Amino acid sequence: MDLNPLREKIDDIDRQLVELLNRRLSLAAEIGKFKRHSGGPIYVAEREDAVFRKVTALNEGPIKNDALRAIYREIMSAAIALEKPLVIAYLGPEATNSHAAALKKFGASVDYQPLLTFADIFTAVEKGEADYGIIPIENSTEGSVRDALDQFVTSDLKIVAQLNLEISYALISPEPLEKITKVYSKDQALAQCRLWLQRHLPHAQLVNASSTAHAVEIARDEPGAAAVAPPIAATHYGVPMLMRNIQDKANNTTRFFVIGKTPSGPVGGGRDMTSFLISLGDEASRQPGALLRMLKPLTERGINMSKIESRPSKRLAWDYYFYLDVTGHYDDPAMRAAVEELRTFCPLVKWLGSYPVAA
Ligand SMILES: O=C(O)C(=O)C[C@]1(C(=O)O)C=C[C@@H](O)C=C1
Repeated sequence: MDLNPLREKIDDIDRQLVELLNRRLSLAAEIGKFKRHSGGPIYVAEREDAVFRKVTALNEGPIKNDALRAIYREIMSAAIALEKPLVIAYLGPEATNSHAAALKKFGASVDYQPLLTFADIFTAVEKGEADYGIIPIENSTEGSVRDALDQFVTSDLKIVAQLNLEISYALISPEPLEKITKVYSKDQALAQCRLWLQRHLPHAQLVNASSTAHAVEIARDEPGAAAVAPPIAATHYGVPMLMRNIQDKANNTTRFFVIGKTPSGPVGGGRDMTSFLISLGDEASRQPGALLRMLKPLTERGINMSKIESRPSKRLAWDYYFYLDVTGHYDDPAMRAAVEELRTFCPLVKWLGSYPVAA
């Protein structure tokens, strides 16, 4: 079969695509000019959510919605880069799950800055050294990331978006499986792949490394060594993946927040979520029914709670604050009324942000 006629048609479509992409990006550049003038946020979670929903609703195939979303992620990433070179801070080193989450949310055209602690990420965004930060907040098997939640007590940054990342591990090595005598990784990652390693590498020595990324560097350089690390680390360090998805539990997912200075607007249609920090005060929280009293203003107005976590206030012994995720946007009249009522008896009702539910 002569492929040339088909390839000529593809060439013609590519010409049109490039032209259309540049037309789309020129419009984004104009939006960027306006935003720089008005001080509006460059990344707009609710608009991106609307774009993703619009293009997947238009899609009649054969392209899969996941592929279309990935393409649009990169188109909007390129648009953002034209508007302003954004810096996204995440918990490093490079090529960790947090790095993968940051790339999934912001695409390849923005700049990334790996930092050492959650506090460093909050400080970088507060000082304007980074535009946004990516923070892991809870894992489907391990529960809440408490150090991350605690940062919201003292910070005035807002949660502007969220995303879910399926956590998967690969066996990474330039050597074939039968040559591997040592497997390096962080102990948590080794623990999450324990059964697979027992079955496939029963005689290999398991060695703790400072990070999954560092384990890949060792595997690259040391004969007989392999690493357990996220697939992004194999790509980043150019070391082959011998096997993907070696974690013992399927559906191991981590939820991340995007934090920034400017709150996100509503997307509507029941697709908004809101987070609060609420304190009942040390006296009131010891009264029977205190928690029920706190939830009543919300439940009475049909606002559902999807997460509650109590954390010590660190001011007084046995004094707690509650971290809450609820449905709806802070600007919804029902939410405003609930907050007003809560403020009549709670010494602290801190709005942490409203954001579209994860796609
Ligand atoms: O609509 C905007 O505010 C834009 O900046 C354009 C655009 C896009 O490419 O569609 C780019 C970045 C934003 O996060 C949202 C949308």
